[in-house]
Amino acid sequence: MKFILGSGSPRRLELLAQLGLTPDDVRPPDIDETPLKAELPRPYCARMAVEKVRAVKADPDDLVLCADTTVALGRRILGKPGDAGEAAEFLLAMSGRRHRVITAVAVRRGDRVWEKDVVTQVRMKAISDLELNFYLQTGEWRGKAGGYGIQGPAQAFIPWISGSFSAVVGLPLAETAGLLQAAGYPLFKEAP
Ligand SMILES: Cc1cn([C@H]2C[C@H](O)[C@@H](COP(=O)(O)OP(=O)(O)OP(=O)(O)O)O2)c(=O)[nH]c1=O
Repeated sequence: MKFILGSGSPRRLELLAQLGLTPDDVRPPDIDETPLKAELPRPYCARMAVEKVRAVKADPDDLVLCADTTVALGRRILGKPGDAGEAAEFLLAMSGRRHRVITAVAVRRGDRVWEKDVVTQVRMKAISDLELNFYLQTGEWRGKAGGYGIQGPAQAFIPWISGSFSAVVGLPLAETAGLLQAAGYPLFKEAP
């Protein structure tokens, strides 16, 4: 059995390392991430994680893990911004409000798929023009859902969350450990 991380996200690799896990291989999936018409954020996020895990090629006994992180503002899905202008639009839309960050994790072994999604509420303070411009210049918004990373300088804008910090960064670690065990990965085997 090989353990394959189906993700190009450096955050997910780092988060797995916190559980003492190093994948045998890293195979980023390539899927169409366009939401369906009127698709709500949580089902969208779960669908993405499952589609990713099905798209990764692996041997029948291998264990594949994929995830998707989606920022939801009401019914609106905020994906990864295409440019600084879109990142600014996202950040201003979240400024002074609560939003949700959903991370879905999917594990596959052979034809079986296990999936779990975790919703975290995040409050962002009202961001000034100075703060916004500073943040955009850091480039931290690139490649991140909603255009911010809670693990970086954006923490200055986030006074409160309710849920899982690791899920917001990209992988809910307690739920990930549970799914891996359900799929038969010996995560907590005793030392010989
Ligand atoms: C909200 C938030 C998202 N993110 C990141 C995590 C994910 O990498 C990214 C969301 O995009 P995803 O589509 O979930 O993942 P990805 O495209 O980076 O990688 P892959 O599909 O290969 O697994 O946003 C943070 O790093 N910090 C945050 O606070």
